[in-house]
Amino acid sequence: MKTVFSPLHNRRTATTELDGGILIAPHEKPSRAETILSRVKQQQLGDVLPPQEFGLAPVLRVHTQDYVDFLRTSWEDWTAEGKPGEAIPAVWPGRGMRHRVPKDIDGRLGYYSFAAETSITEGTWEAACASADVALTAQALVAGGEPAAFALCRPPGHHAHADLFGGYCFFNNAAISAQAFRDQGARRVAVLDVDFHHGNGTQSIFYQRDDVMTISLHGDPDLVFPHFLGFEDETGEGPGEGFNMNLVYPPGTPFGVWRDGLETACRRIEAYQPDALVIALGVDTFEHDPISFFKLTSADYLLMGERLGKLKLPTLFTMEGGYDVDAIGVNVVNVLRGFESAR
Ligand SMILES: NCCCNCCCCCS
Ligand SMILES: [Mg+2]
Ligand SMILES: [Zn+2]
Repeated sequence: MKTVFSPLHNRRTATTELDGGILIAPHEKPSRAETILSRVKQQQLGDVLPPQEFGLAPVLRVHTQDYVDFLRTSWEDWTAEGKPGEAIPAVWPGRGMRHRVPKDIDGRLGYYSFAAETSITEGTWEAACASADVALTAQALVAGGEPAAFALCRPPGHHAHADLFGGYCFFNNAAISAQAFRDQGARRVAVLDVDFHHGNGTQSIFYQRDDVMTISLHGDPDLVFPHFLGFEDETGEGPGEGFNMNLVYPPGTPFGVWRDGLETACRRIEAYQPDALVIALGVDTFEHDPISFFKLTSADYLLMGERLGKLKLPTLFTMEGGYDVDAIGVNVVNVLRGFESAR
């Protein structure tokens, strides 16, 4: 399987993450991508290719122009006001307030985000653009006939809405790729999010559509991020009714239970008969992940990949979460190896 990777992920160098009332070193750090890349090479998974540059057109098929314009100048707008730290949202349009875009950067940071743990810094824009190019390059490989491809994206994307950043995400790489499949002639696309967290951004982007089906398995939002979306009664809206599925699990969930959800998801995908499948691949379902509460082992990722391979669909993997950096390379490549074993 080919991998697409860009060293420009290193432009994403935030040094702060608001957590527990203090600023910690971010969980979403450069060593995540470098460790996965090393494992891909060491395991000889396949060629590693640099991304082509696609520009903003495919990004704007999913994200709004005003959000993209905000992201592009957010760091310079922030520093222009002489702020000493990294750009962190601290005020939001709460219930009963006006949902309009203020002029000031503090107001715009809040308007265009849903969470405060994701600091914007110098280089964030470049890294987010490169991450989208990585996804689109891998998507083009699959659309061009490769049975599968791995987009080693950093920063991740599945929490990003059309005009919201958060959860370490800025551009929704999986959604941008799904839309690219559609724009290139795929009639139906399925996006399956196996990251520990709900793919709230991906769900929201396609929630009223039946041409891109979205499914996510994740920790109970009553207990974990993103807290305010991802419940099982969210099944889609309007034409999209029945084309969103959330499968929610409690603390301590082992693979033996999680795999039943995977089976349900796979059956739903088989019935949907998509022309392409996008897997939002987070491995923060791992038993030792520092911010999650499932109990999957490294060996379980081989079985996860195998089941996904059995779908026999043209498949794009976009890298999402996973924060146990010592194990992330093994776990990610295990999914991809397991996938190939079933093909
Ligand atoms: N105390 C940890 C809070 C983490 N909040 C953001 C989680 C984003 C996961 C991205 S896959
Ligand atoms: Mg998920
Ligand atoms: Zn996650």
